[in-house]
Amino acid sequence: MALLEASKSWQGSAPGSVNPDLASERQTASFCVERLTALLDGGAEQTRIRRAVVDAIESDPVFSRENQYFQTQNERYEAAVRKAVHLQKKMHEMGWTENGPEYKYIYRALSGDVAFLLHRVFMRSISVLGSDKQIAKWIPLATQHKLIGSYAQTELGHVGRSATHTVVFAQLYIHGKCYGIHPFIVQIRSLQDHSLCPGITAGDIGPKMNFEHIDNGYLLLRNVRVPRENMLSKFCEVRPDGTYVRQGSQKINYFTMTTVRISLISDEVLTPLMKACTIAIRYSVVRRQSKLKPGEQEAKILDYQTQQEKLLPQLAAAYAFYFTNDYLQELFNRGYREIQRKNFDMLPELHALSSGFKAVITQHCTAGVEICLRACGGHGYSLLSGLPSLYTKILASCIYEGENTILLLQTARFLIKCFMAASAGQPVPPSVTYLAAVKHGKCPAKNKLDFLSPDIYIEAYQHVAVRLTSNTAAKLQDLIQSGVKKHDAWNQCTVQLVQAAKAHCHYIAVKNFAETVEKLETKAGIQKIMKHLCDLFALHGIFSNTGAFLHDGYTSAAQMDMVTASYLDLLAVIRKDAVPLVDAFDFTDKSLNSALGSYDGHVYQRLYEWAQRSPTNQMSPAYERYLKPLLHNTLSKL
Ligand SMILES: CCCCCCCCCCCCCCCC(=O)SCCNC(=O)CCNC(=O)[C@H](O)C(C)(C)COP(=O)(O)OP(=O)(O)OC[C@H]1O[C@@H](n2cnc3c(N)ncnc32)[C@H](O)[C@@H]1OP(=O)(O)O
Ligand SMILES: Cc1cc2nc3c(=O)[nH]c(=O)nc-3n(C[C@H](O)[C@H](O)[C@H](O)COP(=O)(O)OP(=O)(O)OC[C@H]3O[C@@H](n4cnc5c(N)ncnc54)[C@H](O)[C@@H]3O)c2cc1C
Repeated sequence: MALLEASKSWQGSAPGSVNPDLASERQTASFCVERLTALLDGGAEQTRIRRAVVDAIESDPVFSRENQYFQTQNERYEAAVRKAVHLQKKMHEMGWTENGPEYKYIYRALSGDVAFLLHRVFMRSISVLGSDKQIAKWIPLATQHKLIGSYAQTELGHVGRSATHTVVFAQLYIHGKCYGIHPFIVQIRSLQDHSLCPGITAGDIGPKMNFEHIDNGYLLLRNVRVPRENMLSKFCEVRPDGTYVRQGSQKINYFTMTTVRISLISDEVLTPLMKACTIAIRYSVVRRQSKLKPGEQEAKILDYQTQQEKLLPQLAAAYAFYFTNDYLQELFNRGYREIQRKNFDMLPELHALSSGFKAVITQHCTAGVEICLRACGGHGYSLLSGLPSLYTKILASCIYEGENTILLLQTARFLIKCFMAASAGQPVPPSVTYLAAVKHGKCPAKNKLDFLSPDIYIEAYQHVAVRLTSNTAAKLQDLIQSGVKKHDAWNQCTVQLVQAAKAHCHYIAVKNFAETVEKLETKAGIQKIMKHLCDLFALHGIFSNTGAFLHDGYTSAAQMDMVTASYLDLLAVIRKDAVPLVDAFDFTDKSLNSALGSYDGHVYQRLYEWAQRSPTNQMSPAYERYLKPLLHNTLSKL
């Protein structure tokens, strides 16, 4: 069956041609794809720069990912180190600098397939927490790769086999008094011969689900002396006489995490979902299976409503979170400017939003990639589809940089505090002022079209977020008043606290998407299609969490039917633009590295050709050793 379909699909696939089933999808786009790409990039000039970077990287054979799916962990590591070293040369050759406009596109162009990712986190720690003197000393060394940095915060640090230095987060004690967690630069290996420094035990932790190109390690320090000036001291300092001096909040020492949580959303989390959507949607218009209408040819699987319901909400989420990321970046830039001026007022809000959104976006995008994988049936399970490695990689983002439950509880802690403050009439940060506006009304929607009004659905999301926060705050207070110890009471509320934190982020994501759409240009059909996606994102959230919206009668069962009707209508509308919407992400075939998702849609030809390259198609010693004797034995009996 598979072979038959393959031969069917190959007919007429001249070089450079596009599979007609995919080509036809592009002829009916309701908007200008190039304009949407430019919008996502932040302008046509940015698109030009990004494409130039991608072109320079992809045309260099050292950066090739062609054999990636056939490599062992060691081979991937070695290739990634080679790429990291070559990248330095390439940057020099191309005139790209750390502060230049090209820099932010390099990592995306490499598809993250390069060693020393934590070197960037090491550098970020020094630049946000180090004094000017420390920055002047360490950053040039790190930029030129004269040392290899890592980041050791979790108990069993993560320094592997490459790093020569690390930023260790450890408790600071002076004369027996603990001053809490502080960051220290520690040299762990000789720059001469890479041997471990005295007192250091370190190594690689072994095989993992993904990240074979990155070495993750363990680290033990025994009687290691760290010079006083190696404690990062932009905000906290130990003077030679042992006096401890701090400016502002002690929590500033956690700031690297905040910056990394926001930085990783784009490349590590959104990009995998956008790629997965591109692969699964292109494949879904090439793959024909079963008959939709009797007597007609087999239908494209994307024409099935259930397939649309798998993929299109993921596409809408990719756009929604793309705009959320812009919102977070803007908030971060503002907050960071204030912190540079030693004003820490925005820190709690920044922490709450970066933690909550890191958790919600990674959770949503990871689930989305898995849905895309499964939506491609058996071929999705093949590494050659590109989907399994996207999945195993993005899954880690739910854990690293703060496991998601922990992060949602950090957000909830902030929400409860703000709810209490708002209830007492005290001022609260802008993102939570809505908590003061507890309304007990009902959803005013009268028909399904009303649910395409952002005012209606934003208010519904707001209502749920306020209800979950206020009810949990009340439960917490009741427990404490009834004599339960504060920490026990907190633990008894954590499931609901997590729900409240998620609802808060979901509300902000929907509101931000609607506000973004409002500001978009109306020309070239962009605003219209983005409005459809925004509606779909919002209604999908209601449709899949009906209990939360029905719970206190804010939304009625009849209104839920209206939501369902509008939601399903939208699937059919967006279906028509599904391929142009993923084309606008502008991933090259090399960056997708997928036999299913290429621009030309010649799926079966690629699957067949790529399978030929697999080492599993070479004669295995297992034949000589085991199969041959077994089969020869049979032969003698026939
Ligand atoms: C850079 C460019 C490149 C990037 C792109 C590279 C790509 C690269 C690919 C990925 C590759 C993998 C990279 C993985 C790298 C790791 O995974 S590194 C390890 C990261 N580890 C974590 O994130 C740990 C998660 N846990 C937490 O964040 C916990 O909140 C903490 C910080 C451990 C504290 O926990 P705790 O003991 O409950 O808290 P405690 O000390 O009592 O403090 C709580 C107070 O601190 C506040 N607080 C906690 N955290 C913060 C914060 N961050 N800010 C402000 N306040 C805070 C709380 O709000 C609370 O305040 P109050 O309510 O008391 O006022
Ligand atoms: C690919 C990868 C790269 C990494 N790189 C680095 C690195 O470079 N440097 C570094 O320092 N670390 C790194 N880490 C470690 C990572 O940051 C931690 O794994 C992560 O912060 C979670 O901590 P943990 O593993 O101790 O999980 P745990 O804290 O043990 O969590 C296990 C479970 O317990 C639950 N749990 C724990 N505490 C609570 C609580 N208070 N309330 C409710 N539930 C709780 C969690 O929700 C989770 O379900 C990396 C991890 C991965 C996967």
